[in-house]
Amino acid sequence: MKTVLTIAGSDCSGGAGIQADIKTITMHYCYAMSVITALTAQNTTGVYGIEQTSDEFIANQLDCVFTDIFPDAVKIGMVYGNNSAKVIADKLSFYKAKNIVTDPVMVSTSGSRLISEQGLENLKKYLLPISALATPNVPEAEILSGINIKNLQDMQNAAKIISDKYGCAVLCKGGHLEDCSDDLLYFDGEFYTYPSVRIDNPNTHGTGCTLSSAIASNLAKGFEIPQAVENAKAYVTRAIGVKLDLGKGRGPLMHNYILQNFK
Ligand SMILES: Nc1ncnc2c1ncn2[C@@H]1O[C@H](COP(=O)(O)OP(=O)(O)O)[C@@H](O)[C@H]1O
Ligand SMILES: Cc1ncc(COP(=O)(O)O)c(N)n1
Repeated sequence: MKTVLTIAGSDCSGGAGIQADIKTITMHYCYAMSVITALTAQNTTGVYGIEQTSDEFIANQLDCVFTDIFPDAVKIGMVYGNNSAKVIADKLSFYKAKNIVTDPVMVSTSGSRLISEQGLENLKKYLLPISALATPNVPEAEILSGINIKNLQDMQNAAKIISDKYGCAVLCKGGHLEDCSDDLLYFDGEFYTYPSVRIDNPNTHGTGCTLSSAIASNLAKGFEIPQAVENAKAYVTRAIGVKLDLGKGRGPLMHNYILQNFK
């Protein structure tokens, strides 16, 4: 059994964060573990509260996981506290964690900030350099690279800038582009594109969380980054394509789509 750890925030409505990650990892037949960095009170319409986990308690959770069931891959999502990124990076380095995928979560689909300025500085300084792969969406890639992104050429430039700055592979996700949802990977000096038509579905709460956990699950299974991204992209595309419609706002994905005919 391959094991995957998600280090992220809890979404009580089940669409994003820890809950999306555990569903995704489980659907990949991997064993899911979770270190919770913050509790959020949110649903498909917005984020209504955030309670940060103390740095000591994040460290305590990481010790419990790593001293008992060593994860084959680690996904990092929402890191809310000012110094949480440093605490996490120190522990991951100490335990020599492998296959670290960081989704630099900054703002929710519903528009709330999920990281502080100081938290973002620490994410850049401590977490990206120890990651195998970072998975920014277009607005996040603009912030990390300092350039505007309108098309695939801009995504290539941004991915290379981010990779050169932080020393990790970079997948720039295209969910925020206008007419397609192509993703762009820069890995080991080469560009890979993952084309996809834009699915007409407003319910995309948790797409980024799902994609990064699916990549981590594929890395845990032994796939190299380009193939892990291809498999994960196929997973998220199908999960969006089912067009589940839950909640009053931007709804979540359906993970158990292979079971959809079983009512
Ligand atoms: N409407 C859509 N149709 C097809 N793929 C989509 C759509 N929206 C998002 N995706 C895909 O979902 C994944 C997550 O991307 P994105 O939504 O940009 O991330 P985030 O959730 O971090 O903002 C990417 O693979 C992206 O291409
Ligand atoms: C706990 C948590 N983590 C991540 C996201 C981002 O997901 P999305 O961009 O789909 O809102 C979120 N809303 N909540």
